[in-house]
Order: sequence, then C-alpha cells, then structure tokens
Amino acid sequence: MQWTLVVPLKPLARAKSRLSDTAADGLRPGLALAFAQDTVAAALACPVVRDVAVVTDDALAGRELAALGALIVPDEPGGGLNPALAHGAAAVRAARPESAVAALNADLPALRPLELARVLDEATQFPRAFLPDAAAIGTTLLAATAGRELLPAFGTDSRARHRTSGAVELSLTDVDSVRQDVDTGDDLRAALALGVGPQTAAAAARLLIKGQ
Ligand SMILES: Nc1nc2c(ncn2[C@@H]2O[C@H](COP(=O)(O)OP(=O)(O)OP(=O)(O)O)[C@@H](O)[C@H]2O)c(=O)[nH]1
Ligand SMILES: C=C(OP(=O)(O)O)C(=O)O
Repeated sequence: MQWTLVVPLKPLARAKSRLSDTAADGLRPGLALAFAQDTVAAALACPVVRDVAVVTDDALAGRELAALGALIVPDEPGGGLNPALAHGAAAVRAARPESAVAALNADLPALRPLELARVLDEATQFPRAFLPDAAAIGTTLLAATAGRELLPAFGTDSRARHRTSGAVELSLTDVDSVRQDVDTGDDLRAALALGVGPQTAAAAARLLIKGQ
C-alpha cells in the first residue's frame, strides 16, 4: 500500500516556542524550517510514501518544501493543528478518494525512511492507527486507510485521545526516529544522538557557534 502523508507546519515565526531556552528568537524559525526539511526529505525517500502534502501558510517554508517535492496546501481553516490536518486530508482525498492518508508531525529531524516504512506497513492492517511519541504522551503519526476518516486529535496528551477515538496504538520497537519529536532542548539532544538530517545538523551547529 502506498501512503500520502499530511504534514502540518505552523508559520515559522511562531513555531517551536518551547525551544526558546535553547534557540533565540532569531534562530528558532531557521531551526523549525530545518526540522521540516529533514522530515519531508526523509518522508519522500520512504518507499511506501507516494506523496507528501504540507499544510502551511508560511511562504518561505512552502517554497523550500515544494522544492523538495512536497505539495503545499494553504492552511485555509486557520483554526489550529487539527483543523489544518482535517483540511489537508480532505484536499488529498478530493484529488484521490481512495488514498491511505497519515498525518506526520514536521518536527522529526532524525526520521529514517525505512523506519517510517515499517510503521506505515503495520498501519495498513487497521482502519486507523497511531504511533505514540518518544515521551509516550503525544502522537507523531496517525494513519487512516482508504475509506476511513483521519479524525485527528493531536495536541497535549493526544496518545490517550487517539486511543479513546478507536485508533489502534502501534507497538513497534526500533522505530525511534519516527517517535522522536523535538519540543524541548532535551528532545533536540535526543534527536542529535539518534542522528539528524543535514539541514538540522547545520542549524544545530549554528546554535553552538552563537553559544545558544
Ligand atoms: N498548519 C498548521 N500546523 C500546525 C499548527 N499548530 C501546530 N502545527 C504543527 O503541528 C506539529 C506539532 O505541533 P507542535 O509540536 O506543538 O509544534 P509547535 O506548535 O511548533 O511547538 P510549540 O510552539 O512549542 O507548541 C508541528 O509540525 C507544527 O508545526 C497550526 O495551527 N497550523
Ligand atoms: C501535537 C503534539 O505534540 P506536542 O506535544 O509535540 O505538541 C501531539 O503529541 O499530539
């Protein structure tokens, strides 16, 4: 089964506010863009991903991610993360109604294509399935096979909400790169230890040079 991923991305100037003690206001937008670039590049390199739709209103991010091969969907609802994801999934299904769709956060800079393929292959067995994040509280991926609504419920404590919604929790091991979202300085250090993509490596090096 081939998947279309829906990747939400906040305007860069407002993104990753919880990293403010790790990256100053002037550097955070570049870091958030680097996370998204490495996430989207790894997703597009995944053998079971047909295409990647990024839901964003950020012009720079839209240009950079389109250059990688992503489709850009304007965040027309402007109502936050879950409306953006529902809108992205609807846009994908309007173009190709039988698509299997999965929401994937844009802050997975250590993402590895073959680990993502293992998660998506497992998700094909269920109408809806999700992967908890590294902290075991949130969610990094929510999948819906053909004919099933995505029904995204991301945000604080989304693991419990996705479970309650009837989505099957995937309990794979050795898919750390798909779980490792980056919200805090500790998360960034964990991602760097796993091994990040080239854009994040360069952005993290700039943080060190500036002594952030
Ligand atoms: N299109 C869109 N994406 C969003 C919105 N809010 C959050 N996201 C994205 O959803 C994903 C998960 O969000 P968070 O991990 O909370 O990231 P964030 O909002 O940049 O981080 P904080 O500012 O620290 O809360 C990230 O890829 C965000 O860019 C929104 O209103 N619209
Ligand atoms: C949006 C989510 O993540 P975070 O905790 O990274 O905001 C989530 O886990 O549903």
